[in-house]
Amino acid sequence: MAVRKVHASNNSEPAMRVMACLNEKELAFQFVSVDMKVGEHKRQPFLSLNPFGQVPAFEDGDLTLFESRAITQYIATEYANQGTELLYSDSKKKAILLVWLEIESHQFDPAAAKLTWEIVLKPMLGMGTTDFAVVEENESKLANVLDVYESRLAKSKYLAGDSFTLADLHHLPHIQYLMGTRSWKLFESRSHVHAWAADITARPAWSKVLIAMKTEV
Ligand SMILES: N[C@@H](CCC(=O)N[C@@H](CS)C(=O)NCC(=O)O)C(=O)O
Repeated sequence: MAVRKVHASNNSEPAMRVMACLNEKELAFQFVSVDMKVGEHKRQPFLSLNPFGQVPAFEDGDLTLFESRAITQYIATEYANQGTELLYSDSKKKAILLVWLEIESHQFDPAAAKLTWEIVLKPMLGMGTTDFAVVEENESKLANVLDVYESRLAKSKYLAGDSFTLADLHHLPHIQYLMGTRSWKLFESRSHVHAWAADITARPAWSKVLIAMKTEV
């Protein structure tokens, strides 16, 4: 049996994305801790897994990958016949799914990642205090993105269609980090976005990630 490994540090949003996907596919894996505080990600042997020195890196037998969204696409394709179906095979449905994967990556993530960093991770990791000018700028950007999501989710249970797919899954880490912060008002004030966020964060595969992250500290 192939040995799957996720090399990452605790609290890494992209690593959480990969682990959520593995759990949805009911695939066992080993979490290999990379201590970013001492710069393990910027030296060998980690650089042989990702020459850009960023976590996560992923191994599945003799295959090594990095970039969380490429990893989830590989997992969802390679293990298409087990666990949750996370992709569509119909070409038109798949095209819509690809659009929403791009939207997450290019519209949602830039603002949500900055908010997660400023409000949660920066103070938590002792890297400084929250810059509220950055928070306000990115809350405004995220509000515009979530207006589009609200219209979409009024017509469609999930972003790409009637079922949960990778397009929804990719949002989980930042939604989780922003829950309960001042930026959560952006989600709460949009009823369809709020219901969708509650639905996808309640998935057992996601709860399993949160439990694992607590024990990997
Ligand atoms: N696009 C990458 C982003 C990976 C990333 O930014 N990882 C952060 C940790 S959450 C990192 O390794 N930062 C260290 C650095 O960029 O030097 C992915 O989705 O995997």
